[in-house]
Amino acid sequence: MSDDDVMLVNFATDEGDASSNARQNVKVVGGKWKDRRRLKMMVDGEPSKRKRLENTPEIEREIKKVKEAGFSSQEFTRRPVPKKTSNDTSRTAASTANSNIVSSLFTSNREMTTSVNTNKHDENAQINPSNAPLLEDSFEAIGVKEPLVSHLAEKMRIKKPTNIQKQVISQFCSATEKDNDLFINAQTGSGKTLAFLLPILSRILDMNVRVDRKSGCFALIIAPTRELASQIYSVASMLTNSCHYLVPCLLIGGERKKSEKARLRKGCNFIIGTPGRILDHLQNTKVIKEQLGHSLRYVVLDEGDKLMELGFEETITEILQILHDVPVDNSSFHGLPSRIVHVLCSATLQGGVKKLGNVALTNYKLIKSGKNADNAVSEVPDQLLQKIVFVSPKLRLVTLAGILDGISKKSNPEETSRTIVFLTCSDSVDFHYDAFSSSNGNYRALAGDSVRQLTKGNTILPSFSDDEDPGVIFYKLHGSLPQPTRVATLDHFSKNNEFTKGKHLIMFCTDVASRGLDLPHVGTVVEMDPPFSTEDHLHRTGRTARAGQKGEAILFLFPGEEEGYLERIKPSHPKGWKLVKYDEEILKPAFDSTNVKRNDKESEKPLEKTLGWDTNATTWHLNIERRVLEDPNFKSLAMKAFTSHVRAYATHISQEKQFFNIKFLHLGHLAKGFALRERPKGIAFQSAKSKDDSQGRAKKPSSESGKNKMFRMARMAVKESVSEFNY
Ligand SMILES: Nc1ncnc2c1ncn2[C@@H]1O[C@H](COP(=O)(O)OP(=O)(O)OP(=O)(O)O)[C@@H](O)[C@H]1O
Repeated sequence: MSDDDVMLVNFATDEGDASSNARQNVKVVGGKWKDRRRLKMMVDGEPSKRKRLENTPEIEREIKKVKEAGFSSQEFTRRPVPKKTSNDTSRTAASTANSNIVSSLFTSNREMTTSVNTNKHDENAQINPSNAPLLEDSFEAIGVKEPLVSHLAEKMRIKKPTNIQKQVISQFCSATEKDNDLFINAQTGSGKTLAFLLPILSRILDMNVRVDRKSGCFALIIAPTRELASQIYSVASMLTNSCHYLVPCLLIGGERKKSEKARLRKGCNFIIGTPGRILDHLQNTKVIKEQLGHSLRYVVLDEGDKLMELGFEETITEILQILHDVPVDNSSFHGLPSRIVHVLCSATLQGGVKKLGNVALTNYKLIKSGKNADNAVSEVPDQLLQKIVFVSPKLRLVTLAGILDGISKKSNPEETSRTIVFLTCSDSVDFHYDAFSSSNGNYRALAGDSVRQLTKGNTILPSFSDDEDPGVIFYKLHGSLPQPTRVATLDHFSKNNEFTKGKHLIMFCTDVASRGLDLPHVGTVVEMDPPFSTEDHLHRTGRTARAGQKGEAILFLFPGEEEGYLERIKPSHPKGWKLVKYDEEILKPAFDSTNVKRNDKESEKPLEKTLGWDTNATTWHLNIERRVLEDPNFKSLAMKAFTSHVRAYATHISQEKQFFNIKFLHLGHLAKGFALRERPKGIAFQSAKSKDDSQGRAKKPSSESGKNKMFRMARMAVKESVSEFNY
């Protein structure tokens, strides 16, 4: 085993006297046999023949804390100082200086280097929301027709246009001889959906021709995810409730094609869908071409940059080719444009969008809103409070627990609080969802087991008490879930009703929920894993602080190279950010006031005094680690989550490899962040091995080089992340 083998003391706690039993149950894994033997002797209390390694005062303090928490076997180990290799950048002076305690939560972590906040958020500044409705304007004044105006006000409680709506609708509503293509570039949550739907509907209603679903499809709207397409479809359905003779239709993957064909045959005036399914129908459902032939006048590409980034470019080009092959029939619908008008929507104006502009837009008009001081669109709403937490890999899980605990303490019986936790892959979503929702089994599965309400006796978060329902519901959402489960989960999370009122709804999800999704009043977005690109970061944080509402976003970054990412996102945060100390501002408030109960037999012994927050945090983490040791299903979730996380980490875009690079990661510490104690290599091998075992195939040791293996893992992760947006 190589030098970076982490030698661990896996202790199983048992009845009776913890110390002697713990000693008997101590199992030393990893490392070199000599070290294992020496450590075993140490733990068994036999004096080593060799010169005993002296414990530094810090180690003595750590040992005392772990003993205080009732763990008599030593929580951490010592190992020989790793041979310094030339390119060994993953260890800092701290880890070598502390004679290498490697499995304790609070030691051997890399120190953060950012002490000065170069982009400090001014907490006293009076900030007006930059994506709020404009009080001095009205939809009527900018050209929206009845019955839409009263429908917006009475049924959707939308009375005043936002900036981008004012600009687009006034430009788009009036029939002009030259209907330009349009590129709508505005902040997240600024109302881009209505900005393109309202003028199209107004132009249709304004025609002096009576239309109905048989009149044909006037607008084709394409979105990168099923959830976003479904959301646009529901907004279009709400709007057409004011004019029932107009009908929208939804074409997305995961739904039955047969029922979609039937709906198309009946006729619809708006087709909303995902690229793959739309192209499939264009190529195989004859009726859709007839539908589009003489009536199509608008093609809208929502979240245009994502459509380019996920390799949809080819599909989009094929769709446009088919549409452009059908000549526009100008003999009817004179009130509509005489050509197909292309509209591109995005909060981020990046290369991908420009590329799409070349593919889809010709001499387009760019309409921006939310300009900041130097007239650039600040993609992030001004009222969004961005927080940054530098937290070591080992401390990820317990720090997230501290954040969620802080949120769950803010109880307002009249309000429903919503939090979204973004992770990079579906396996990691499954693991974190299970780690937080199914502790000691006290939960009630609500929708296809991707929604779990915690019940009395669930004490996963330190502020929970044994004698009342925690008032928290956990959700998970990712592209690998069956479509009905995805729909049911999102529906449950979005609903404001008696059941969710006064509760804290916390959703673990992948980037499938980062784009365009308009979920009501999300108060906090936590980016536990860094985004794959700056645009993704902006869209993730854009799930909160929408339409003038307040909101906060918390970004986890590892100390070290990842700190450099701040310079990269600084231009997107002209209002600055707040650096949050994970220990003093997150863990201490969460773990200081009550002792964390252990989830093993030991817990029957009440502790006399309140232990320190770091000891309680250690106990909390050991509880999760013990579940991994004792529950094979949970261990499998943790192992798959870790392996997929490492694969996904390897796929950061090349411009960001200087911050997010696998060679800077301490994989042993990262494994601890997934409550795993076995060394990462072992895990990767083991998960592959267990997979082969399950398929009865003996896996030949691969001669694949480390570099090729990493590239292979990265390719797998990219494939998986694209499948997230399976369309
Ligand atoms: N004029 C308005 N007044 C009040 N609320 C509005 C208005 N326009 C839109 N909204 C609401 O604002 C929220 C965000 O709208 P929408 O999803 O269209 O934003 P967006 O710009 O598309 O965001 P993203 O960039 O994330 O896709 C929705 O809940 C919508 O109902």
